[in-house]
Parts: sequence; structure tokens; C-alpha cells
Amino acid sequence: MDRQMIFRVALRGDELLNNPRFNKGTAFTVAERKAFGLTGRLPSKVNTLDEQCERAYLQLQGRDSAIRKNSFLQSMKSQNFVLYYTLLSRHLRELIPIIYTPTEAEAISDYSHLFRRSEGLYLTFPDQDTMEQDFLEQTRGKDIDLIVCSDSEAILGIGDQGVGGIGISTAKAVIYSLIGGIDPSQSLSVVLDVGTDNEDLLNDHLYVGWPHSRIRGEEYDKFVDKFVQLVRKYFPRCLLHFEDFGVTNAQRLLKRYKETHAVFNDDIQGTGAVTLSCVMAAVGVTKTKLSEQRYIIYGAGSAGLGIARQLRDAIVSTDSLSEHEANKLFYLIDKHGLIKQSLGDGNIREDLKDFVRPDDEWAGVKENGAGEISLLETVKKIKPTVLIGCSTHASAFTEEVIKTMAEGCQRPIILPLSNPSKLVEVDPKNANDWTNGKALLATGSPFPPAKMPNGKDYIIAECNNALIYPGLGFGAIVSKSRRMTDTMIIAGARRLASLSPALKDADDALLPDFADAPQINFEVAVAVAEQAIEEGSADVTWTKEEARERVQKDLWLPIYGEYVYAKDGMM
Ligand SMILES: NC(=O)C1=CN([C@@H]2O[C@H](COP(=O)(O)OP(=O)(O)OC[C@H]3O[C@@H](n4cnc5c(N)ncnc54)[C@H](O)[C@@H]3O)[C@@H](O)[C@H]2O)C=CC1
Ligand SMILES: CC(=O)C(=O)O
Ligand SMILES: [Mg+2]
Repeated sequence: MDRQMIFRVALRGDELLNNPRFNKGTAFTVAERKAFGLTGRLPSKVNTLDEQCERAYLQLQGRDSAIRKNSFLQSMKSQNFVLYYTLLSRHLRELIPIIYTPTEAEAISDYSHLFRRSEGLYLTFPDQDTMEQDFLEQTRGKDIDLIVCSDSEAILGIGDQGVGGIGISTAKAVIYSLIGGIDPSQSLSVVLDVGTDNEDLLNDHLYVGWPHSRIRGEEYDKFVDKFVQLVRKYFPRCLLHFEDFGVTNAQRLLKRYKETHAVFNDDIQGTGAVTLSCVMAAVGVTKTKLSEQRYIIYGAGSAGLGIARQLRDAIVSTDSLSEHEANKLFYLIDKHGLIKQSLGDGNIREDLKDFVRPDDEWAGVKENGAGEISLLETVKKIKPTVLIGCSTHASAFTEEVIKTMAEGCQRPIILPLSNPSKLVEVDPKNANDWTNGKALLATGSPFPPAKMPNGKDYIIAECNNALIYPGLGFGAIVSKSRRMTDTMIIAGARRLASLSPALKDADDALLPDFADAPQINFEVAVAVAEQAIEEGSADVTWTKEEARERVQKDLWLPIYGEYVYAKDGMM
């Protein structure tokens, strides 16, 4: 056995069996059972990891609904990391939708009823005086590389979920380990419970979070800042991942902290990166350039703005357009229709100003009574080649919208990205049928293949940030980057795009299959680490040429090591 896989462990008996990092259950060998006081605590048969997986998979199959499978897996995670991650790895495509979107959305929305045990760090607004102590209780003695946190205001597409948002932090952290190779014992999932404006939760006497309306303004900022400063004080080199904050806070917090710490907002930057990869692959199929597209982005929240900026920045750096020229390729639509000057400052967030369309461009175009221009009218006028949905508005891409778009271009690129599945802007099967198989499609949650007119399956790629953020994060962690820069993110996105199956066969999926996500994210991590070294964001002594070897070396894999008892060993 590899010398590194021998662990000196100080836990014995139940403490060892109850520690998911070290527990092996029936896989403890006879010698280990003797050394760690486990002989009488386990049935006599020593199982292999394969046997344990077989049994666990059978138990899982016995659960008759996705949500019950989700609960079963969550409980397994709290018992045995190696078994949990091995089982997930062996059935990746089948189980990702169970532990992530769409099933995790259901688990989060019913969090207070399903609650069984702690999943991470709960920092609650009225307890802020003890925040440092609470933080240290959870992290003392640990070498934390990754912190995923949410304030739960905009969970997936299901809105404010109060304390239940811990579920998105843990799900995202699991994906980091499963796909990205981050040691699960070196990550921490956090919910910042600043109250909730979700009336259903506030009226539920079983709600387990702080039953108070959401704190905003200065008090909110101070609370978040206290947390961020603790992260910086105790783990100056960890990656701080923000997930599912409300759009205004998401943008502000990223801007506030990105120059001083390696922070990453997945909804803005991760979604921007994976969508850029997807569009790069699509324009590879149509043999056109990013700068030759006309883009409609429907839903101008965190994801919409992140996508617009990422595409714009890539156009500027690849196709040599000025930022001003590149901005003009984008048409953003939100609740008040097309984002144009006459909506007025009250209806246009400050961070959207790059993409506001001039009114005179729309003279003669049909408006509703409130002076708003709809998606359909925008499609008719500009003849988009790319249509992206991140609005949470289910079925917004109607047959008329899709058919009108298809009249205006050979291969419409249509990416309805809203999660969970029931909120998708158009079922990809319909988009495929309405365009006679011409559309290049990808969605945010998994969908079955569509049928091409020639009878072949068209695989619907999953354009979900989970296909890229684990690699982006791992690349930053391995290279000990002080910041997660835009150029590191673009380097990862380019690497992902280069691995698109559609570049080999135009009828194949725009992005690699999730079943290949670990290998894909490995490549992304290498690209990010190389870029970090090249641009000086990294803090390591090794060279760019060594990045691949270093990423490989630091990968955490779910493998049982051999344990020897040592009083001063790991706990
Ligand atoms: N595929 C992926 O990787 C990702 C998908 N998403 C999905 O995108 C959706 C939006 O997420 P976020 O941007 O984080 O939320 P957000 O709340 O920041 O943005 C949603 C935006 O859509 C707008 N909107 C709502 N109803 C609309 C309508 N009828 N017409 C036009 N605009 C409308 C809202 O005003 C808001 O600006 C969610 O369903 C989320 O699950 C988000 C991040 C990643
Ligand atoms: C995928 C993701 O981050 C979201 O839907 O919010
Ligand atoms: Mg998200």
C-alpha cells in the first residue's frame, strides 16, 4: 500500500465509528478492529468497499422516491465519507440529480420537516456576539481549504428558503469533493441565517431557523463582514464560495471582497463560465465567432448578469472588440421587459448599466401599456442567434418565440438554464421539435435526449455551473491563489469548451457528460492553476509546467487507508 495511505489515528471505539472521515464500518480489518476496540462493535464479516457499495446501492434502490433517496444519502454522508463518495462516483449520472438539482431543491424547501441533524455551521443573526466562538468550535484543529456559504435569499429558482439554505451549501461542497477532488474533511458548509421573508416558513411552527424578517442594510453588511473577517483571520488561504445570495447582495459582496481574498460567487462567475464554454462550443459548431452573435439574456439577475459579463469579456479578449462595442451585442430582459433607457433608474440596477439599450433603437416596436417590450418583440426585431434563460419563469420561451427565432438563423443556440427542472424556460424536447432539430440546446438541470429528424438522439447538455466550479475552485486552492481572478475563470472556461463533444461531431452534446465531470474538472483545475502561476496570483514555488502533477497529487479520492493507533494521531 502507498505509504501516504497509512494513517495514525487517535480515535477508538464509538468515536471512530461515529466519525465519517475515519469510519469504515464493516470494512475495518481484523487487525484494526483489535487495535481500535471495535471487535465487539461490529458483525464479524469484514467487507470490501465493493461489497459495501453493492449493499448500499441495494438499500438506496429500496427508497421509492427521489427525496427519500436524498435523505438516505445524506444520512450515509454523516456516517462514512469513503463509502458515500464511492457510491456517488460509481453512479454519478444517476445520483447527481438526487443530491443536487432538482431533488435538493425539494429537500431544502422542506428542510424544517425533514431535519434530523446538523449539516454544517449555522450562524444566526441574534447570536453574532458568539460568532467567533461558534466558528472556532466547528473548525478548531481543521485545515479548511474551502468554505461554501449562503444566506439563502435566492436558492436555485425557489427563492428565499431561510435556514434551509444550508442544504445548498452542503450540496455544493459535496460536488467539490465528488467532482473536484477536495478533501471533504477540509471543507465547511455555512448558512448565514439573517431571517427570512418567506411567509410560509415564518408561519410554520416547525420552522427551525430564526423566525424573523430578513435583516438588510448596514446591520446585514456588518454581520456578513464579521463572518468574512473570521474566514480571513483563521483561513487566509481558503476559497470562500458564495452561493444563492439575492442578486443585489451577490454583486455587492463579490465586488467588496474579490480584491482581498479568494472569493467566488458561483451564480455569477460559475454560471458565466459554464455558459461561456457552452456558447464557445456552439459557435464552434456553427463555425462563427462569439462576436458575430446577437444575444438575448432573459432574466437579468445574478446568473443573467454573470453570463452577460463573462461572454462580453471573452468577446473583448478573443475577437478584439472594445468593451463598448461588445456590450451592444447583448439584449437583457427582466420583469419589466427589455432593459432600455426609458425604464428609468428605479427599474434598472446599477450593475446593469453596461447593457441598457437606447430608446431610439426601439421606435415603432410594439410595447405594452406600461411601455415595456416583450421577449417576442425583441426576438422579432433583433433576430437573436443566442437565447439564454435564467429567469425562473417556466415556459417563457413559447412556441412562437422559438419558431420566430429559428426563422432568423440557421442553428439557434437556446439555453434555458433555470433550475429546478420544472422552472425551465422551455422543455428542450419542444425546442428541438419546434426547430426541426436545428436548435443547439443545453439546460440547467438534466433532461432526457431529444429526437433529431433523422431519428438519432440529441443529447441535451447540462449547462450547470457544477460542471466547472469544482475545477475552478480546486485550481485556485492547489495554486494557493490569493484571489480568484477573471482571467483564471476564463482559462478554465476555455479548457472546458475545448473538451466539448460537439467540436468532434456537430450533432453531439454541447458540453461533456456529467459522468465525465471528474476528468473534465481535473483539466479545468490544471488550466486555472497554470493561469494563476502565469499571472502571479498563485503563492507557490512550483512552475506552470508542474501544475498538472500538483493537481494530481492533491486530489482527494475516496479510498480507505490503513490505520494504526497512535495517542497523538489524527482525530
Ligand atoms: N444552470 C446553472 O448553472 C444556473 C442556473 N441558475 C438558475 O437561474 C435562475 C435565476 O437564478 P439567479 O440569477 O441566481 O436568480 P436571481 O433572482 O438573481 O435572478 C432572476 C432574475 O429573473 C428575473 N425574472 C423573474 N421573473 C421574470 C420574468 N417573468 N421575466 C423576466 N425576468 C424575470 C428577476 O427579476 C431576476 O432579475 C434560477 O432558476 C437558478 O436556478 C442560476 C445559477 C446557475
Ligand atoms: C446551479 C445553481 O447554482 C443555481 O441554480 O442556483
Ligand atoms: Mg446557485
